[in-house]
Amino acid sequence: MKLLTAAQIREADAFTVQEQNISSLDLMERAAKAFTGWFENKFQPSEEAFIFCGPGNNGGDGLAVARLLHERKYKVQVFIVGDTAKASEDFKANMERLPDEVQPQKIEEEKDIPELPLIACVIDALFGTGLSRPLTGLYEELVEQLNSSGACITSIDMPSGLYTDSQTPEGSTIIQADNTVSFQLPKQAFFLPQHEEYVGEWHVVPIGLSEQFISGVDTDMFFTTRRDVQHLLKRRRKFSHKGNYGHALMLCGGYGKMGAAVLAARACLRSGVGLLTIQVPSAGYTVLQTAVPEAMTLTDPNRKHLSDLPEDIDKYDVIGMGPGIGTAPPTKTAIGQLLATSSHPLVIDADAINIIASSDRLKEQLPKNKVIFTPHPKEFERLVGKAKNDYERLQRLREFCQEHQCCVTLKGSHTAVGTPSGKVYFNTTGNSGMATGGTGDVLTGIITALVGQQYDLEEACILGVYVHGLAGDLALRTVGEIGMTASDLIDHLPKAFMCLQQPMS
Ligand SMILES: NC(=O)C1=CN([C@@H]2O[C@H](COP(=O)(O)OP(=O)(O)OC[C@H]3O[C@@H](n4cnc5c(N)ncnc54)[C@H](OP(=O)(O)O)[C@@H]3O)[C@@H](O)[C@H]2O)[C@@H](O)CC1
Ligand SMILES: Nc1ncnc2c1ncn2[C@@H]1O[C@H](COP(=O)(O)OP(=O)(O)O)[C@@H](O)[C@H]1O
Ligand SMILES: [K+]
Repeated sequence: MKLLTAAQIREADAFTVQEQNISSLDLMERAAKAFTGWFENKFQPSEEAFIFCGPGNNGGDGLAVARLLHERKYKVQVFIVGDTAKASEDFKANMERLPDEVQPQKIEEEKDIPELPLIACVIDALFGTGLSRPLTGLYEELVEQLNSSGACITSIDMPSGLYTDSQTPEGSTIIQADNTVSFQLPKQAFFLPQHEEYVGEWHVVPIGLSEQFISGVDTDMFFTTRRDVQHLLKRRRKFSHKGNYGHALMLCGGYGKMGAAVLAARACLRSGVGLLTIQVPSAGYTVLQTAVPEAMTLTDPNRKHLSDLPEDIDKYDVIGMGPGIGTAPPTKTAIGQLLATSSHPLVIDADAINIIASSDRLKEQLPKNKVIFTPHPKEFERLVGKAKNDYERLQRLREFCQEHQCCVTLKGSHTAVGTPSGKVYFNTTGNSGMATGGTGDVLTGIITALVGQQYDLEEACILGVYVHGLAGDLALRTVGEIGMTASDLIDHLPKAFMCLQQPMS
């Protein structure tokens, strides 16, 4: 699904109004109804709502929500900040529509800011996608007071003060919402870790924006939904055999880190690969043969670390490498040799990334349209340098993928998949139970298996990252967040693939 910029959202609103022959006030009413529906599911009428409205259409939403909540027997108090003489037409119309029982109070100076009860329910309708500069003056003061009030804050469309699709200037004051209820589509800002404390949990409510507009609009930012990945899944043919699903080679493991090889290998086998050969330092032979009997095990001449490549390397369909391998000089040499000679698709993780990051020569040798990198943010920083903020990091992601014609899964809560054409796909599955050692090794195994089965690099990343997070979400139901381990993800992979095979209701 596409992510739109603030400007594109404005165009989508205007297009929808034309296409559906409705007024912008009707669209605002839809938005307010959608928000109210979400709110009713979350909060009881016994909880008094304090609604803070700015001068634009976001404030207009707030006024309409106040009326709808009042009709549904919620107690509401409405506060208006800003010059209402200059307010939008739809804001004014919604002021008119307010019932007599709901009389808004104006906040014109600091002393007008109300003192909230200890447990208050705040609706933030100050600014949405129309924010054009950082908050100052009374707005800033109000937001600071709301943030420190301990109230449960729900933002309409955007946390006020946060830019929708670009870096908010440093030091700006921004609402720290517990929940953000966004219209039709999530906003780009929601996917960036630096915004966690402002956005809180985000939710999307439909408001019937034009499908035609959204499908035609040009964007290079996407978020992945089940609908997007489900159709990617390849069917297994009745008369197929193991030779049809790829033979993967994995170069993983090291002394004290043989578990990384076990996890990657088991995840690879649970992701549909036909055959798996894994090469480990010789100390790992018994471990691998015992823990992963389905895999064929080759041993490196070195006992403790990778130092050599298998002789018949050409026979494999994909090579996954990195988990647990360390950065010893012979390992660096072996990785260099692989990059220089291999014509395989390569899935490069962990220390294999660190090795390449440390050498400009190796970076130059990267074969085009053959490589997937799966870094966590620190590994990514080693590869491309330090970024000032998340937007700069995303820009580096796109540039790196374009320059090297490769894919990168920049891992995190919403893993961002960068592609050779400069597109970015944010993942939407997964949970913080996955923030535990070894889960990245599992992802390497999954993506290696998918590339082995002839998914193209971009598809393998998008699908692999999605199914990895889905396995985490399924594990959450049985083991919870705290007790979750990387092995739990592997155990839930079959169920995750089965979920994707089921038609959507
Ligand atoms: N369009 C539609 O049909 C629909 C829109 N919808 C809703 O509208 C929201 C977008 O509304 P919007 O475009 O009116 O922008 P909004 O976020 O209210 O702020 C703009 C106002 O604030 C002002 N302003 C900006 N920055 C400022 C600052 N730092 N400090 C002070 N003032 C500042 C700016 O005036 P300026 O001073 O810049 O001229 C302007 O007055 C969207 O998020 C959704 O909630 C839904 O109802 C669905 C239908
Ligand atoms: N808070 C989170 N929410 C969702 N996914 C997460 C979260 N934290 C970590 N993950 C996922 O877990 C994996 C961790 O990978 P990585 O840091 O490489 O771990 P390791 O090196 O221990 O295997 C990544 O796929 C990441 O997206
Ligand atoms: K808001």
